[in-house]
Amino acid sequence: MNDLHQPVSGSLVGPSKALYNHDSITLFQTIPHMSTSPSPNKNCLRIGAVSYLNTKPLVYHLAERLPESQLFFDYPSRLSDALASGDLDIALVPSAELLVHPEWSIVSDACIACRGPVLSVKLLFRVPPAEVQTLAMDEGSRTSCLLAQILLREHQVTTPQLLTLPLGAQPQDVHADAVLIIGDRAIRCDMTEFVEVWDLGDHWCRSTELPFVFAMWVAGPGVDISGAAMAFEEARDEGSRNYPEIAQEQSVAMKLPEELVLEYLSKNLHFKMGKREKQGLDLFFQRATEYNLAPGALDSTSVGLTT
Ligand SMILES: C=C(O[C@@H]1C=C(C(=O)O)C=C[C@H]1O)C(=O)O
Repeated sequence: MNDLHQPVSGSLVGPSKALYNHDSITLFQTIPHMSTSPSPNKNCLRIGAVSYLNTKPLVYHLAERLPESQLFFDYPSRLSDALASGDLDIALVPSAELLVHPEWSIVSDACIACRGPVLSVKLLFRVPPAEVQTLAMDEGSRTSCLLAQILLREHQVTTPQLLTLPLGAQPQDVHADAVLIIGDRAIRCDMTEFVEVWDLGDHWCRSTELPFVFAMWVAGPGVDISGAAMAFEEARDEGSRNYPEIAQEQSVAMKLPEELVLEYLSKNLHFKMGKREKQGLDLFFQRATEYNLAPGALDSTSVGLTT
């Protein structure tokens, strides 16, 4: 979190501008580093959200519901690091990070999940899956990195050498047998060169018959979350009632077909953590632990998922 950007009051650059144009919240392009930019108000919650299309319904008018907050947008892995370092109070973090940070608590049932093909998490193969020896993984991801390794393991791939697909790079830029790519650039990526493509949401849901949870709102230790949980749920519910408006706006901003954006938000993605989602998350943690890909043995009870 070294690159400090000055606050952009009441507006955001690029695609998100119209949805977040609200005076009651201070919006940053990226997360400030606490040592150089302390929060101006100690009671002000610093909230980090994912900067992809998948998060638009979750932050729909969130600013109006949390007027004393600052909202930052960044890549999932960077949000997790910022929550860990105390630069954020609450963030929409990759679910896999709960395995590393048992001190964090889930603050809402609003999440990013899927019950089938997700469209924006792709594993691209230059060789047949069983022959993969090198895997380049999206630098913005944590959950899908773990998921890709789990699914490869289940296809008899033994411990590929792990490489990084940098945030600014395209799959074509890296020399690896397989490339994991997530988020907006996965929706648009050119797949012509690859011999096989897996939609990881589809793979997980087919093989387990359970949904998959990619990310959720999580608070750091000691953060007073009173009021925030309800705000996240209300924002999600209102966002879910307004997919057509969000799709119209984002299709223009992102230069993507409106039907594709609408289908992505309303069909591919699910934004509520129900019983089945919790079971899916529990199984994900179990598999990661069983395959020695996770640092500790956690289950959904120990991360506060069981209702
Ligand atoms: C479905 C997605 O969900 C995401 C995937 C994440 C990950 O792999 O760590 C984290 C947050 C979400 O943005 C996506 O980004 O395409």
